Amino acid sequence: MEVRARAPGKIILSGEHAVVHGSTAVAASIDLYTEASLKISTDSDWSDGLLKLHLKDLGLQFSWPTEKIKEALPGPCIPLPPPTCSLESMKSLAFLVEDQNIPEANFGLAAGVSTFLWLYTSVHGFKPATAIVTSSLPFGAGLGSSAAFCVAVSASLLALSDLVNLDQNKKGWQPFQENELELVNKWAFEGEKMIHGKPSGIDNTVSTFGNMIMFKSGQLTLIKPSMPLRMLITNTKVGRNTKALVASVSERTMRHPEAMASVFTAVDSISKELSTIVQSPAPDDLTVTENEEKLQELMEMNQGLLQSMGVSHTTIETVLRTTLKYKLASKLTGAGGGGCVLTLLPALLAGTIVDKVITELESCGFQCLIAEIGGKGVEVSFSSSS
Ligand SMILES: Nc1ncnc2c1ncn2[C@@H]1O[C@H](COP(=O)(O)OP(=O)(O)OP(=O)(O)O)[C@@H](O)[C@H]1O
Ligand SMILES: C[C@@](O)(CCO)CC(=O)[O-]
Ligand SMILES: [Mg+2]
Repeated sequence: MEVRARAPGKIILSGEHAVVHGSTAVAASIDLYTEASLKISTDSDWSDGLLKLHLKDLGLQFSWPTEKIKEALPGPCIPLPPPTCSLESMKSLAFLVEDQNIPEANFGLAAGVSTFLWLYTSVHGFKPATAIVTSSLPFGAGLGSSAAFCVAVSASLLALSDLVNLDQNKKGWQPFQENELELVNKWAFEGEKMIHGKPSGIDNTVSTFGNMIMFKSGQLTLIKPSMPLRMLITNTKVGRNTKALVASVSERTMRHPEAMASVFTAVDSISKELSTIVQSPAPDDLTVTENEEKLQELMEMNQGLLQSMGVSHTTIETVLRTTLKYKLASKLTGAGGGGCVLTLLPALLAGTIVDKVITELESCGFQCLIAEIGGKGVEVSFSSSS
């Protein structure tokens, strides 16, 4: 039996970083996915005794003799809740990954590869298997590539375990049940911890459950927008690392606890107001426009606070200035420091203006896309393998 699991990326409409410190944040899934397919060997005669990971878009293949992994790691941990990877196991994983000679240009991948090994062995022990991962999300750009990877991998592992009850004969994509989604989310969170250091859990939660959510201290509330929300996403293509940016905000918080507490409180208010506006009735164009103007102002305020946390970047400022020329408000999304910027595109904005903004942004070397937001969360699809 072979399973495929796909998990969406996300945008954060408000509250990144502050959410790590207990503030409310609002996020939505986007229609860009990471897909993990998994085939576990059941026939020991046929098996080559290897655990293989193929990162197809990058053209990278890794493999480990399962006997070697067995010597290094503790193995299956099916009991709930999922275990956190110990420091000792982290070190063993680093050795197993180092052996694979990841090209220097893809060095950040080591964290993702370690995470795969940890999640796989925690659920399935030392059985030989092949996993193939593909993604349409840019890596390390603020669109939740790490969370989508952790959710897709966790979902594929759990789908082939006794812990969930899916219909393996059903054709096409199928969702998990609510309690199973919670389990996928918990495993994915353990993975995110290995990549992010101290994640809030918002990225894996929105990738697992999809839709638009309000998130605070590990708790999610579903949001049902009552107005159209169109966002232009601009990728500055400046690479950055969420773990380092989250750590830098924590260091600033230690240096200026009171000032930063005020910043986080202000972000909390912005996220709450944003979620109220998005859900308030908008029966006509005039109300939609009024609500959009309020959202634009809140985005600008949130961006100002993100600047004060130290996570903006000159390229982000260029996007802000460029979109402002067209009276459009923008803010960074995700961890910042480069990566992606969101620009609200009002419902009545002429297509010609959108085209002009995109042309101008792309002439700066940025990449633009308009994603569908608030779609489905993680899903799986079974096929009988030959
Ligand atoms: N498809 C993938 N295969 C393997 N590793 C991946 C994959 N996608 C993401 N990763 C891991 O996640 C890391 C990027 O995660 P990071 O949290 O820094 O950025 P992001 O998740 O794209 O942005 P943000 O956290 O701001 O939303 C990569 O360096 C890699 O270790
Ligand atoms: C920067 C951050 O707030 C969002 C990254 O998408 C980190 C997190 O919440 O885990
Ligand atoms: Mg991430």
